[in-house]
Amino acid sequence: MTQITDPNRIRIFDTTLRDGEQSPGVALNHSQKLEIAHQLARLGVDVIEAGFPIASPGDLEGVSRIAREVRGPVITGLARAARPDIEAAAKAVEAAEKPRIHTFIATSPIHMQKKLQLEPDAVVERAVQAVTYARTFVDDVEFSAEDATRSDIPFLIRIFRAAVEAGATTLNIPDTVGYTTPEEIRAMFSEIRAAIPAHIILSAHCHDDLGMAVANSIAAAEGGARQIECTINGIGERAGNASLEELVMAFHTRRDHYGLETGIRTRELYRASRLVSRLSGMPVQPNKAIVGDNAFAHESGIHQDGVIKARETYEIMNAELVGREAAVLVMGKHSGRAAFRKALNDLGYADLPDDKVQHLFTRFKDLADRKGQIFADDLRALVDARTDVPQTFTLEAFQITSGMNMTPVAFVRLTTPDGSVEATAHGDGPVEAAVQAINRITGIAPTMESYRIQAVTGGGDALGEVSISARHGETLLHGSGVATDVVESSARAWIRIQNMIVAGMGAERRQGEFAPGRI
Ligand SMILES: CC(=O)SCCNC(=O)CCNC(=O)[C@H](O)C(C)(C)COP(=O)(O)OP(=O)(O)OC[C@H]1O[C@@H](n2cnc3c(N)ncnc32)[C@H](O)[C@@H]1OP(=O)(O)O
Ligand SMILES: CC(C)C(=O)C(=O)O
Ligand SMILES: [Mn+2]
Repeated sequence: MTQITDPNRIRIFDTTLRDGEQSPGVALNHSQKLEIAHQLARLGVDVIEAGFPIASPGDLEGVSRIAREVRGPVITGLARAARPDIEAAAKAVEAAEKPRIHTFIATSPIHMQKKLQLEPDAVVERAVQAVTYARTFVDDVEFSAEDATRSDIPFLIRIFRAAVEAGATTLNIPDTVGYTTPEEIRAMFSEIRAAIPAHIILSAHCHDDLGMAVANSIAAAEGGARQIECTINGIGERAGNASLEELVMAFHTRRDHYGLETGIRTRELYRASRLVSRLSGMPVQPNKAIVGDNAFAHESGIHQDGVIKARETYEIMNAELVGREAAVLVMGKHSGRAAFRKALNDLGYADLPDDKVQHLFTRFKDLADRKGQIFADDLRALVDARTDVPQTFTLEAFQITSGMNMTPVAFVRLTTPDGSVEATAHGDGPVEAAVQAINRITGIAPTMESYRIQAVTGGGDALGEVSISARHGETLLHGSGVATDVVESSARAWIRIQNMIVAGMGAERRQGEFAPGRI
């Protein structure tokens, strides 16, 4: 049973598999739930709410498997204040190392009158019966007053005291509809904390309807909550629940301020986030704190310069601390010279003289204006590019035949020093077929190392830019081509590479890999 031993320890109650699964459109099967539960155990959560066993036989079995197979955290299942629900929850968690039953009933006037259609006295009686019955199965019983933040505090204190007398060990005060504010919930917890025996853990369960779930949960902790209910990536009913990773990192990063700690192994956070996103099918927004793609990326020159000089200028946490790779400098039109120089160094161009870098930087800004994000291949192409590539071969015409269940065939005609030459070749795809046909004409067959395609303009007639890196012996070459037809863009990029080879151009192979600005 969870008990207060360290007064500054916040227990993390993860409800990704119960409230999180209530996200519209999310349904996890048993093995997916089990995989997530194992990751939650690695993460070090204190409690896993594994499901709502009465909801379906499948949910009961899902909770049972987790109870049987996952060791470490308390395993709980949700139950309404009703005997069949409690029996299902008891059955589901019976094999757990540390089983808990979580039972609830609504306490706000609107829920009691309109939904339950019960008088307050009857609600208290149901709560007492539920907790008493749950205690016949397990020693650890959590009682929640649904819609607590729209309930009368004296009534909450009354039902909570009754629940404690019936055997509840944790009392949860949910902000079911995401309505409260930090000031309000802090005061509410303080008042209830003072009215409830000190050994009983108070829990907060906040929803994000007004975007305040994390702030409200932290305020609840300031008011005395020592368990917080939350989900990975903040998924959950409607706008979701408080996000576990945000809460944990707020307590960790600002431990100077809050003086509270969790038992979470923060380096497992990113892995948990990716897993839940993949299995739930709910993408994480790029600017999401802690786990979003951009959470540790810097694009603007002033920030990049600061971070290169001293990471702490613009970072309050290390990416590694949450299990991510080191922060990245994203190259784009807002980048400055410091980041540009660093990206070139990382790619193996440390020996370029300052005046050359300055010249390249001007061209980089032009390119960034047109393309947005600039990748390693673009930078390589920028450095290695020659505008004076002799046009030994030029594209005259091409035709592709491709379709489902047939091998793509390319016909290509090039102008060469010997006049027009044609060739036909097949390949695994239309681009490969075109490349093979070009190779036949030129008699040169470099190895393609990377191929990237990007829309340069929008709309149905968007120009597609293809950038290709290829190796010819020890020489690395970069070619790009632009056309509305991506096979044509590819053919143009490939012919440019061929022309560079004929002219003896290209860079000696460099070491640096694609990680511009990893710091
Ligand atoms: C705030 C929360 O997140 S609460 C959890 C919400 N999660 C879910 O509801 C997911 C799983 N739910 C389900 O699968 C189903 O709703 C079930 C199995 C629980 C119930 O299904 P049904 O028996 O068909 O009932 P239905 O869902 O239509 O209505 C809910 C009933 O529970 C009652 N009820 C709601 N909360 C409680 C409670 N805490 N204790 C007792 N009864 C409750 C309602 O008043 C209603 O009763 P009524 O049918 O007598 O009017
Ligand atoms: C069942 C309870 C804890 C709940 O999810 C809520 O009130 O939001
Ligand atoms: Mn909830």
